[in-house]
Amino acid sequence: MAHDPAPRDQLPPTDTSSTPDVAAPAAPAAPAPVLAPAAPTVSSHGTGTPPALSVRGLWKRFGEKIAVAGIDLDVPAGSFYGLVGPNGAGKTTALSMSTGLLRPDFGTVHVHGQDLWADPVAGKRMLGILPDGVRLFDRLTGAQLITYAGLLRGMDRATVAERTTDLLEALGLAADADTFVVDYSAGMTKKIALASALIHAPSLLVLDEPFEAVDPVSAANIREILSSYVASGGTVIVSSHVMDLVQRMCDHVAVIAGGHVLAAGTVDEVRAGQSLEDRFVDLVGGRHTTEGLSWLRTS
Ligand SMILES: Nc1ncnc2c1ncn2[C@@H]1O[C@H](COP(=O)(O)OP(=O)(O)OP(=O)(O)O)[C@@H](O)[C@H]1O
Repeated sequence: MAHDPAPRDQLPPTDTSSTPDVAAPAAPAAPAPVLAPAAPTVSSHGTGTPPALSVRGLWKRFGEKIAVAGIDLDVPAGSFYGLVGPNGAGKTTALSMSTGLLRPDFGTVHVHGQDLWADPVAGKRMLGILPDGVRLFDRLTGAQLITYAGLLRGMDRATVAERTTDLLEALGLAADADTFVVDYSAGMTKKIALASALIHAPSLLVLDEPFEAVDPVSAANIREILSSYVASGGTVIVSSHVMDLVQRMCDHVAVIAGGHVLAAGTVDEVRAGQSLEDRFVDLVGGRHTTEGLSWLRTS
């Protein structure tokens, strides 16, 4: 069970006890204009801003395998939230259920206070999603694919054209705008999928391993885009295996293993004075020696 404290900018002025030392991602000098998130369509119920994402009792079983075993999680609005866990922990399954892609066996999902599974269309309007192993319409060019995503979201053509140009530029894909996506490299494919998730400026971005296969310069560009996005009021959830990246980039983190949340809160709360990587290994365990692979030695 994990209930996050209010994000720093929502804490009462007298309460600095859970204020993390980690600096909020700095807004770049000139934030990309396309990336200001739209205001959520669901308002507060009068008791303060609801979390951008709130899940309760989320559960999913595949045959004998319990992939997600009753996860509770609150992602504060305006936070940059990292989701970490070992392979097979249940991150993708949890994110898929949290974004309307996979129906939970049990549990509820609220996006900015809106019950996602009760009204998926309303909930999904507020979401931008980069799913794991996404299948794209790869016989479209990069520019066509982003345009398609924008039109599918009901945006007008002029705005879609403007934002498509901005996104291709920001993600370093302008020179390949007219290349078919099927001919893109893995990293380029990831970036064009990210652009398609950003085009409608959602208030909540959920990105499953957005940096996988992406080169360092592109990764830095993406980090800057996402930080700027959070600075202007959006909420970002990223899953990643790169602890150092999560520690530097995110202000909140949840550690998931075996379908359970082992720890969640601000990055400083979770890492408790250690590096996030050391804390992760402490929480998750599972370090193996290589003694059993003695046959692998060549001499
Ligand atoms: N469609 C499916 N059918 C059967 N089992 C599944 C299915 N999807 C996931 N699983 C199982 O559920 C568990 C959690 O998988 P999931 O993909 O959510 O983990 P993950 O934390 O995202 O892992 P990774 O970091 O390796 O991507 C794994 O044991 C996986 O084999």
